[in-house]
Amino acid sequence: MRPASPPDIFRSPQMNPQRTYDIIFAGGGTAACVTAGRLAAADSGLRILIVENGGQVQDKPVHVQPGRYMKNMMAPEPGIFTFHRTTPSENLNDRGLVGSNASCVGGGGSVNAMVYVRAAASDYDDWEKLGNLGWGSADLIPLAKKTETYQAGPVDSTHGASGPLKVSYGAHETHAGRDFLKAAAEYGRGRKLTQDGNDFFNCNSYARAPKYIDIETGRRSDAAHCYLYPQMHNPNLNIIDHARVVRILFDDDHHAVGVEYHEGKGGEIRTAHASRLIIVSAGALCSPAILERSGIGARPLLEQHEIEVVSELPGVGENYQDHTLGLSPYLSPEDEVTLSILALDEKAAAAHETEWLATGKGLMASNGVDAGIRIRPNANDLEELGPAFQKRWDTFFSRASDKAIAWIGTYGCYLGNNLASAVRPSFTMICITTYPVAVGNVHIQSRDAFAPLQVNSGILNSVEDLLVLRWAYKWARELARRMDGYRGEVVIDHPIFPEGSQAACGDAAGPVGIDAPDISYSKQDDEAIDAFHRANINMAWHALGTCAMKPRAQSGVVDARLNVYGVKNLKVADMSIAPLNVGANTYNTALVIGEKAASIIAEELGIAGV
Ligand SMILES: Cc1cc2nc3c(=O)[nH]c(=O)nc-3n(C[C@H](O)[C@H](O)[C@H](O)COP(=O)(O)OP(=O)(O)OC[C@H]3O[C@@H](n4cnc5c(N)ncnc54)[C@H](O)[C@@H]3O)c2cc1C
Repeated sequence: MRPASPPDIFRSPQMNPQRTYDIIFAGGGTAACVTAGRLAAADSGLRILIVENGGQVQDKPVHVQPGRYMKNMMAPEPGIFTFHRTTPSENLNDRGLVGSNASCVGGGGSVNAMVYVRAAASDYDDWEKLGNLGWGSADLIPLAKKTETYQAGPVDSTHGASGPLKVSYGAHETHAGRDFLKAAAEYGRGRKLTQDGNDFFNCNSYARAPKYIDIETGRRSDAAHCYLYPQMHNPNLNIIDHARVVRILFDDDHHAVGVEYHEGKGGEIRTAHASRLIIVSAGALCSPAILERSGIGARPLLEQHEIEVVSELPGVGENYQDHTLGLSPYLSPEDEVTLSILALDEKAAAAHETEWLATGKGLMASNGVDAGIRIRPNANDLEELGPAFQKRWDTFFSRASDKAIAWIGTYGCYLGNNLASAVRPSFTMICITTYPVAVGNVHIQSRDAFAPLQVNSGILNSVEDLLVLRWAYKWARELARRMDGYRGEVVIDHPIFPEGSQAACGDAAGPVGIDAPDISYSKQDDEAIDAFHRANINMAWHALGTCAMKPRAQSGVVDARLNVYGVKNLKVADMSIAPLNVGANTYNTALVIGEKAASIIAEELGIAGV
C-alpha cells in the first residue's frame, strides 16, 4: 500500500524544495554520515535526505572540544543522548543498566570518548566465514585505512595518509598515561611496549593510546565534521534534524518507498519519499525498533502490537551484544589537575577553553586516555582465571592469537559511580571486556516511536564474564599500585573486602616498589570482587548485532549487501549489522561499515569514485 499523504519536508532552512529523494537515511549517526558523505562527494546530483532524531553539532563546543567529553559523561546537556534502562537482572543485583546512544548528527562519533581501538583482523574474518563475502579483514582493513589520516606514527599497510578523520596522540598527555607506560615497562609481566597497538594483528603489548583528535587543531575528528558537513554546500544533500523516524513505508510489492517521522518530540507526523533506496542507520538499539515498527521482525511480537507483517524475521532485535565496562578509580597527588575539573568547575573549564581556542592545546584538547593494552592471558594468567574459564579459552580465544580478553587502560580523571568522589584528584583504570559471552535483545514495547524499548543486556549471565572482570580488576590494581601518581584507592568505588583482608583498600603515601609482592586475595576477597562487579558494572555503550548480517535461516536480518531480507530497496548500515562482537571499542568498526555501505551502494547505483 502506498502512503496516502504527500511528503512535506520544507521545515529545515537547509532543505531543498524536492519532494522525492533518491536515498533516505533513517538516522544520521556515525555510519550514515560516512555513507552519505561519500556518496554525495562522488555524485552531487544524488538527492539524499538524512532524518536524524537529534540536533546539529557543527562547531558546537560541547562536541568539538575533546575535554567536554567529561561533561557529557557526568552531566550531559539535555537531548544529546537517548538513554535506555535495561530490564533488571538478578545477575546484576537486580539492577537495570543504563544503555545509551548519542542523539545528534554524527551519532556516537559526536559525543564519544574518541578512543581509537581497532578490531582484531580475525573478527572480520569470522564475519566473512558466516557467508558474508567481502567482509573479511582483507576487504575491511583497506577501508579502515581509507577513513583516516594517521598523525600518530608512520603511515603503513593499515594506517592511512589521506582519509577524512585525523588520528593522533593529542597535544596533551596525562600523568596517568605516562605513569601507566612507565610502570608497564618495568612491571610488564612478560608483555612489552609497542609503537602501534592498533594494526589489527598485534595483541598483548602496552601502547600509547591514539585518539580521534586532530593534532593540528586540537578538535575532535568525527564523522559529522569530516564526512558530512564538508558536503553541505550541495543543495541535494539535506538533513532534517530533531525528527524521529517512526517507520518505513512500503508499496504493495514490499518496495521501501518512504519514511514516516515525527517533526520534533510528539510533533506532527510527516513523510518523505525515496525512489531508489532507504537505509536504516539508527544504531544497534534503535535500528531494530524502526524495523519492528515497520512490520519487519518476529511475527508474535508484531501481532502483539497490531503491526502488519511485511517480512517475518525473528532475528530482528536479537543477538544484542556490547562490552562490559569495569572502572576502578585511584587517588592521585592532591595538587594534580585532572580532566575531572572540566566537568566539575565551569570557571576552570572556561580557562582551559581559552587556551584551547588560542593554541588547540591543553587539557581541553585531551580525552584523558593515553595508554592501554589489548590484553591476552599467558599460562599463569590462565591459571588465575581458573578452570571455569578454560573452556571459553579453548573454544574461542586459543584459535586466534589476535583476540584479547579485555582492553585495559587508564583515564586521567575520576570515572566512577559517586560524583562526590570526583573532587579529589584521581585517575581511573578501565577494563573493557572484549568478547563477553553475554547476548541479549532489544524490542519495541509499543508502536509509539517515543515509548521506551525493552532491553535485556544479558550482561553477567555467564560466569566466564565475571572471571575476566575479576582477573582484570586484580591485574589493573597491581599496575596502578606501581604508577608514580598512585596515592591509594577511591575506596567507595572498590570492592568491600572482609575485615582484616590483605586486599583492603585505602589511602597510600605513594606507589609500592616495582618488585613488591602482588596482593594475595582469599576466596572471600574474590567473592567481594564478584559482588562488587554485579553491583556496579555497566555496559560500555558499544551496542551491536541486533540486525545481524547472517543467512536468513540463521536468524539473519540483512545479507552481505546489507539488504533486509524479504523486502526491496531497504538496507541497514550501522553497528547493528555486526553478526559477531569485535575485540575493540566500536567506533572504528562503525566507520568501516559506513565505508563498506558506501562502496556497495555506489556499485549498485553505478556511481564511480567512492
Ligand atoms: C558515550 C559513548 C562513548 C563512546 N566512546 C567510544 C570511544 O571512545 N571509542 C570507540 O571506538 N567507540 C566509542 N563509543 C561507541 C561508538 O561511538 C559507536 O559504536 C558508534 O558511534 C555507533 O555508530 P552507529 O552508526 O552504529 O550508530 P550511532 O552513531 O549511534 O548513530 C545512530 C543515530 O541514529 C539516530 N536515531 C536513533 N533512532 C532514531 C530514529 N528513530 N529516528 C531518527 N534518528 C534516530 C541517533 O540519534 C543517532 O544519531 C561510544 C559510544 C557512546 C554512546
